[in-house]
Amino acid sequence: MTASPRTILFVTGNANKLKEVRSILLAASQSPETAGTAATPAFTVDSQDLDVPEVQGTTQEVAIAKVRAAADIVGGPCITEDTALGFEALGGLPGPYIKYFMKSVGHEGLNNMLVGFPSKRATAICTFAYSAGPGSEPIIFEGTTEGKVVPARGPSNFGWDPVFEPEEGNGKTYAEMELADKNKISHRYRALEKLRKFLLEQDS
Ligand SMILES: O=P(O)(O)OP(=O)(O)OP(=O)(O)OC[C@H]1O[C@@H](n2cnc3c(O)ncnc32)[C@H](O)[C@@H]1O
Ligand SMILES: [Mg+2]
Repeated sequence: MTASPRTILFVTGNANKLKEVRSILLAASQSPETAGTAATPAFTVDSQDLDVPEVQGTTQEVAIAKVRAAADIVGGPCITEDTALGFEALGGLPGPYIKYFMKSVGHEGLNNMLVGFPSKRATAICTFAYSAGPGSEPIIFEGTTEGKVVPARGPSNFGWDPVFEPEEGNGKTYAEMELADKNKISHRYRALEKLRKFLLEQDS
């Protein structure tokens, strides 16, 4: 017996995030460990692009405020996701503000910010937030991947992928990796695994 598949509403304006989330969930539902078992029904993801305010604060504060605002607008359960990139040399900044740094200074500027610092180490952080609906307490699922900032290599399809070389990437940047390989070690994969298990437990 398989539990009925469930659809989650992912409030995001980022098509690349959605693509990775769908592909990670598909891979999970096909893994020999989990496929076809009652505990792991495939669930699907719908998305909606809403203009929700993004407050300043820690990655967790930003994530909680965003999912609360999204749940208020959709009037029901939903998830949101925030991605941060923190530089060790800068005490974790730009962190949740990476989007604005990327827009303002680009790949080269991100590298230049670290000139003169011995450490180029960076942590990619993905924070999924789940809300059961308006007024309910958000739950946070975090995943991190360690790496370093390098001069851009690989296609510029997705954010800062070309300048982030994960420790487990065999010397490749995220952008140089096949999507399936990125999705095995990425910050997003690690956070989504936690969210996936939480949702499956709720279903059982
Ligand atoms: O609607 P939302 O989900 O908020 O989408 P967004 O694009 O605004 O995303 P964030 O607020 O989380 O900002 C994160 C920034 O980091 C980028 N980004 C997110 N995930 C990434 C990944 O896996 N690799 C490279 N860049 C990424 C993304 O393009 C943004 O510039
Ligand atoms: Mg955003």
